[in-house]
Amino acid sequence: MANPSILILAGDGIGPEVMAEVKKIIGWFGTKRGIAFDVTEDLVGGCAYDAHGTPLTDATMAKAQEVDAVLLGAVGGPKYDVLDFSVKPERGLLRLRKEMDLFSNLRPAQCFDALADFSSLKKDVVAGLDIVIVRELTSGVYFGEPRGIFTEGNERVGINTQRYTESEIARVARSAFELARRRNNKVCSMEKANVMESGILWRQVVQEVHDKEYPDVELSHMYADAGAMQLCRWPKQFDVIVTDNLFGDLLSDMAAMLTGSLGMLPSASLGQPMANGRPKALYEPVHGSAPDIAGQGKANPIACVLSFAMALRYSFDLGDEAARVEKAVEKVLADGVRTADLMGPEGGKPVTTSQMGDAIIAALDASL
Ligand SMILES: NC(=O)c1ccc[n+]([C@@H]2O[C@H](COP(=O)([O-])OP(=O)(O)OC[C@H]3O[C@@H](n4cnc5c(N)ncnc54)[C@H](O)[C@@H]3O)[C@@H](O)[C@H]2O)c1
Ligand SMILES: CC(C)[C@H](C(=O)O)[C@@H](O)C(=O)O
Ligand SMILES: [Mg+2]
Repeated sequence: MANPSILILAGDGIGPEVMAEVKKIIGWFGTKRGIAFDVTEDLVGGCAYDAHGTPLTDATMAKAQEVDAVLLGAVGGPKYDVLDFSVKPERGLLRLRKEMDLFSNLRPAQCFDALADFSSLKKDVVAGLDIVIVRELTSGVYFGEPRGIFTEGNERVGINTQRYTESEIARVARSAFELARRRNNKVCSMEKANVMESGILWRQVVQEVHDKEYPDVELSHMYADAGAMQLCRWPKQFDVIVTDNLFGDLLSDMAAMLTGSLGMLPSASLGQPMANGRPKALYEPVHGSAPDIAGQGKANPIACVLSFAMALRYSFDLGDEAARVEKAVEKVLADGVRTADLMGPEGGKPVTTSQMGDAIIAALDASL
């Protein structure tokens, strides 16, 4: 039987730097666990634009549709800010999400014990934190029409449209309820039903799906602004949060800081089941290309490594191996290994991206 297939799209900025550490771990699984993957690599984002004049070629898109999982680093950077919106690096990522129909984006925010002191919140607020934001990823204001910059009278107007259909809301709600059943049976849905019709529909549909199909799950609703406040005030009141594309983007960066750093938050973007029964999937850290630290060996690879752990769990049915990677990360943090983002100014000498990857490999070795 063929090995499971992975397409690596490392992208721009720190993307290739953090992905290099994941490649080491993929290699480790081949040599130490006898679990081999067929890995191919390609371009996305600014590097694809530089090579091909587009942030994602049709050929790369086709490959992404065929593999068992896509691993993505990050896209974008100031060099590309001047580009027309149609070819910006971020459009390559949005095309992947849309055409692979990856409607359910799981963004777990887990505070490792060793980092509870480091979080920007008080220790008792974050210690033991383990929540998941389920972000709708293929619709909403990111994709609604009309969009664009138009001229009205003698001035320009920028337009984006928040649009959700009932079925788009229902399917992401189902994925949140299913996840909740595997966790603590609790979902909080966040929107702005007080000021947006799309928010009113969101609340109604989430409630209907709940009442008809998941009455056993505890469901609450919150306005997203109040939700942001509650996420900082007492995040442990939540378990699964389901929300739309834009609110999910904002809330997940915020949740990252509860765990200590944006460099800690992984994600899995999941779609419909493929022929093998596993969901179509793309895995990527929540952070971006971090132009301010790119090329300096400072990036924290843990978000990317934990995204690969999510791939092991959701795409390859290797939950025990995923837990092995997560425990290895836990161990290196407990041992005090820190990249610069996990240290204050007085913190001592941080390790480099590559040293953090090596420490994780050593912890994996120790787990055998
Ligand atoms: N999924 C993606 O590819 C993705 C996600 C977010 C932003 N972006 C793009 O990235 C570019 C830069 O955006 P930004 O600066 O607003 O967000 P960013 O996430 O790249 O960086 C925000 C801050 O967090 C730090 N940071 C991020 N990841 C880190 C890591 N792994 N280790 C240590 N520090 C880390 C950065 O140094 C920076 O100070 C933009 O072009 C943006 O569109 C891409
Ligand atoms: C790069 C950008 C398209 C992306 C988003 O806004 O979805 C990023 O911020 C993210 O969180 O994945
Ligand atoms: Mg974001």
